[in-house]
Amino acid sequence: MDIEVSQSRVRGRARAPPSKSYTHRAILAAGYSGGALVYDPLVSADTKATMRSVDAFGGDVDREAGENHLDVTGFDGRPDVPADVIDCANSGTTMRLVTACAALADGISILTGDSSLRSRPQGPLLDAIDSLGGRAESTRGNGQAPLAVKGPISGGTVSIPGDVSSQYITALLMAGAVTEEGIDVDLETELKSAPYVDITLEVLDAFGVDAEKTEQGFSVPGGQSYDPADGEYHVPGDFSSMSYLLAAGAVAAADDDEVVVAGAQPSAQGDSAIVDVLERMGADIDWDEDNGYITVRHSDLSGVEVDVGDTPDLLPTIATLGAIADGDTRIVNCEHVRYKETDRVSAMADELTKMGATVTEEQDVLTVHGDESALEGAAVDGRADHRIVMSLAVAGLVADGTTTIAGGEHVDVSFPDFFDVLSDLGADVRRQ
Ligand SMILES: O=C(O)C1=C[C@@H](OP(=O)(O)O)[C@@H](O)[C@H](O)C1
Ligand SMILES: C=C(OP(=O)(O)O)C(=O)O
Repeated sequence: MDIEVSQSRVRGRARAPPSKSYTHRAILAAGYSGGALVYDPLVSADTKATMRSVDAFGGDVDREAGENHLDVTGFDGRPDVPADVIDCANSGTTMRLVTACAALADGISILTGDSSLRSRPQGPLLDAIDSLGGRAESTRGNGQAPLAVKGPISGGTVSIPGDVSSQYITALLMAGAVTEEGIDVDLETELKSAPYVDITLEVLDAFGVDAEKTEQGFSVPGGQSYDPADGEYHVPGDFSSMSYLLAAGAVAAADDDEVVVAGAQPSAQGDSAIVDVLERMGADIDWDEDNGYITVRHSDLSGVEVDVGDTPDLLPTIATLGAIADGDTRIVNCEHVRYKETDRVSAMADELTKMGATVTEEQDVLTVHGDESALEGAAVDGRADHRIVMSLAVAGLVADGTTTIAGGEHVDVSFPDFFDVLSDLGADVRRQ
């Protein structure tokens, strides 16, 4: 589906969708338990892949129409061997978390996904499972899905690089809690995307599972049970999704008006750094942390340097802000952002260039030479990547004329009603 976004002004209130990262973990943690209710879940293409996986392992995820919770029947730490291939669709989180879960089952699980997911790196996690006594293979021998994973593992110590994906560590910690011996994860290289492991530790704690940071990395004792207080878990709002709404307010709020985003309670999400990034760029932004509201008004922005080592998912948003800001925005420490649904460093460089921006791409640095007046509506490609689509839509709000984004339907991965929300804020959005 093509989406046309014309230069427009925005105003009003919007609610952030629930966090994708917390929802994945809560659904799987509920699967590892005897059963739990997950309140305010994100229901999107990616989280549905995790729901299907819990079903495949012998649990059941029930979603009653009109209810704001999922009723998860767990497999109580002992996943069945799935009766069929697990399709993780576009979701890296699902594939990594499910790979480690599959290593607990007494048999072989087969995991696959769409063409994007089948091109993303899984090798370090497969090696980790091998060294824990399981067997994990890429069917094509290239470290990518389809994957065949044979368990059961009983735990142990494993070394893994920290600079490819933090999801490997999340996966091992979540599975490790229900192994006999537990799992110690030693990091071979500096951890990127570290706040995502903090999210994992927060969710594990809420499910009554102990895990900790160690000098070498992380450790989770075995023989534990997942059991959330009162049998339920509540998912907070998603700061990565909020970043598009806040960016839209900063670059396109109507004069003397504002955009207010609700659902912004503080949590372990590294992507709440978007508030600080916008502030440093000169945005008029205020975060009422107690009530979970962020208010932003239109301001002239200036380029800044941003290290996205902890916050890879903010790169597309910051690249768009950089194209609109005055001066250079240097996005550094971004090599791991190339291993996402698409190579987002090069995707943003190419697509913003089509809109008239000037961009310099290096392996680990993206520099956007900002100039709002240079931005013109163009036909751009969302690269079948939800974050590229949403970031280009924000650029479309300020570009002269109309921007046509191919693949608008991919917002379904993390923010299914993104274009309705943007339109309700007053943006001129049309589906073709
Ligand atoms: O664990 C998670 O929920 C995620 C971790 C990050 O991936 P990496 O750890 O692969 O950088 C992030 O980019 C992804 O959107 C969600
Ligand atoms: C990279 C992302 O997710 P995943 O790794 O789960 O595909 C994302 O949501 O930007």
